[in-house]
Amino acid sequence: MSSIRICIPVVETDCDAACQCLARIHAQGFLAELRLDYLIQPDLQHLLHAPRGPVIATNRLPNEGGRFSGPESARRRLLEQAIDLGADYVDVEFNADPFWRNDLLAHRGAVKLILSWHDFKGPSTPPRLHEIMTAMIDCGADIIKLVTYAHHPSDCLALLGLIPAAQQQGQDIIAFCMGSAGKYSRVIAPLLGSYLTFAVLEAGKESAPGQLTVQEMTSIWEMLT
Ligand SMILES: O=C1C[C@@](O)(C(=O)O)C[C@@H](O)[C@@H]1O
Repeated sequence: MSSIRICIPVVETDCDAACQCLARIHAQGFLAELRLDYLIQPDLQHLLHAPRGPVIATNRLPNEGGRFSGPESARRRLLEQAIDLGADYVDVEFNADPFWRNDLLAHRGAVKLILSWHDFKGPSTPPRLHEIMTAMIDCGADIIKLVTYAHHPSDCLALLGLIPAAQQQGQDIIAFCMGSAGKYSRVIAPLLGSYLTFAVLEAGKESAPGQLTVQEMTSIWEMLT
């Protein structure tokens, strides 16, 4: 259980509050996802200064659950700046412009690139999910992430099945479902080998539907292991 990575999204709109949140997350040994799209005036120099714990920089568009409303060039610039400032991971959507995505991949240096795909309508059929996963693996990212909305607990099975399938191909993967019916998949995914799972320090700070608190998550793991 101790090897499970828990990532906590930072959904503050103000940089000082986000810095305090990062400090709380890192003090407890978790990974932080800095949601740049929530920040009204993102100051990356301030947010990513050392020393700090591991950070994923994410700048999500509304069509994949984010809040970024500026021009695409500004969205990309922030992610490029996050790479330059030594973010540990950068999250880029599979649906982003492939030329830019490949350029980021080529210039990411030691930063790990997470290629992500979300379906908020969900569920997607197993063949469709495998097709997307294969195309994502072909992109050469360090980690791929597929997340869909579950309307029924059985919708999670196809997503969870992607975890061993990707691992057999030597690909690190994050996969689970959103929504109430997907909650259990967030607990099970890391037990199956998902690179990480998302949880919140306290209720009300969720970045997606169905996220559990760390306390809820760990108490279930304690019962299971
Ligand atoms: O991609 C993801 C997964 C997520 O949507 C979730 O459902 O936990 C939460 C987002 O903050 C993160 O970028």
